Amino acid sequence: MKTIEVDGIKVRIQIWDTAGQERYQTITKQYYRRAQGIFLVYDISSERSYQHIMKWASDVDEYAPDGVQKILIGNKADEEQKRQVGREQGLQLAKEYGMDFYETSACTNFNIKESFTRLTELVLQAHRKELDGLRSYGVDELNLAELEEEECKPEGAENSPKACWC
Ligand SMILES: Nc1nc2c(ncn2[C@@H]2O[C@H](COP(=O)(O)OP(=O)(O)OP(=O)(O)O)[C@@H](O)[C@H]2O)c(=O)[nH]1
Repeated sequence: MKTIEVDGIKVRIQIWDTAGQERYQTITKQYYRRAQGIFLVYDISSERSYQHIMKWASDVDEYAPDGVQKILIGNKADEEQKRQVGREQGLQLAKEYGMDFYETSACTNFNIKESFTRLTELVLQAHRKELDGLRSYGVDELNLAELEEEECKPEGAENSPKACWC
């Protein structure tokens, strides 16, 4: 869980880092079902990881909810001397998929805050209607995960312990 402020609203986001290895794929696909925003991440020092993005993108299309927001990330931007994937290639792929694109570095923190803020903004925009409603009640803190749960509850199931079936 992390709280970031976007557009004057404190948003609590829940972050899942899915395993990249093939043998965990059955488990990781289950995480897609509740996702509202997804980073598709490759390593700029690995052409192979860039080639894999197509597979990740098709899994996301298949298993994530329709309105899920996606951003393409080329990580390890600090490893310039080992670069195998040009920034232009990242931009091109992002354009093909209609996604925003950032090169980042988890080591130096380069573009980490920016990319998380952008993805949160995109998710908020997708929830604009609910957000405007909350604003009119003066709410300045939003838990996106809870908002999603509320949306998923079948009518009359508010008090049921197992209310969310999405
Ligand atoms: N130089 C550099 N190394 C990084 C960066 N991000 C991650 N690493 C290193 O890359 C290795 C793999 O990082 P992980 O976070 O395990 O990568 P992952 O994609 O989550 O791995 P799996 O989920 O197991 O596929 C570790 O040794 C990290 O320290 C970065 O931005 N720059």
